[in-house]
Amino acid sequence: MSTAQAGAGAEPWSSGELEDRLRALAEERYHHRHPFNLRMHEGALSPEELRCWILNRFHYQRNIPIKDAVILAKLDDRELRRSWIRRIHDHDGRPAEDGRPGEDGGIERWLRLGEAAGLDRVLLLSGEGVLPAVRFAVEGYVNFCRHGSPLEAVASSLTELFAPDLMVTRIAAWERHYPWIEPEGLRYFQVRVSQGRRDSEEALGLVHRWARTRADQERVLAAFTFKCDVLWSLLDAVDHATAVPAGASDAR
Ligand SMILES: O=C(O)c1cc(C(=O)O)c2c(n1)C(=O)C(=O)c1cc(C(=O)O)[nH]c1-2
Repeated sequence: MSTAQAGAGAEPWSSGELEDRLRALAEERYHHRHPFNLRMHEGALSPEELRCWILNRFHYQRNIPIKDAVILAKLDDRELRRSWIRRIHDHDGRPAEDGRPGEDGGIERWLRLGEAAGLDRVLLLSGEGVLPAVRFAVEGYVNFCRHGSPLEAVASSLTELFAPDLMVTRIAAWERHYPWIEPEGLRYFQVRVSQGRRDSEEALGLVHRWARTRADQERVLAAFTFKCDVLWSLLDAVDHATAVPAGASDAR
């Protein structure tokens, strides 16, 4: 029996209870606890490991606006589409229009992050070096949103409730431990902290509005768990690819 079926017929949780459950799941499964992130924060990563993470995370970043376009196409409400479309502009940037200058988006800022760490943008854009498991994880996320209900697709973005605090930790750790990365590279995270707070609050509001039954709420938790697994798998792949084979001297 699926978790959604298990919840059928039961009383819905209050908003507060649902949020407590999301928080408890995040405590257990969000990628802030992944060993690779823990090593990143301790300053234990080599330049090669950090570059591998930046390159593979770029594959995630460039697929986020595609995923948001898939969600946009599912929203049958004009007001909602007007709001959700902002996410695509935040990542892709805005073109110059009617005398207003254009704006760079998150994808451009991530390319600059790569450059600040010594990675050529041509390499990042080529997709070369993206690990197979990272491709599967990212494709899994986009397809989850493509085939799921609007509620499930929006709920899977709720991991962003926990991303801003993680980014604040990341910024401090990089300034302290990885001074070889030019500070301009941190701009992606600095901008994303407030965008992530705003986007996740919007998504949470929609989830509370749409998840009326216990079965819906169980679907929200399942979508959130799935997304935690996407982020965790990405880091597993990077961790595995950069691991020093047992017995080798530490050449990192
Ligand atoms: O660096 C991170 O730890 C992190 C996590 C997440 C997340 O939890 O989903 C996102 C981001 N960053 C991010 O930069 C981003 O643009 C983003 C969009 C989404 C989403 O699901 O729509 N998550 C995230």
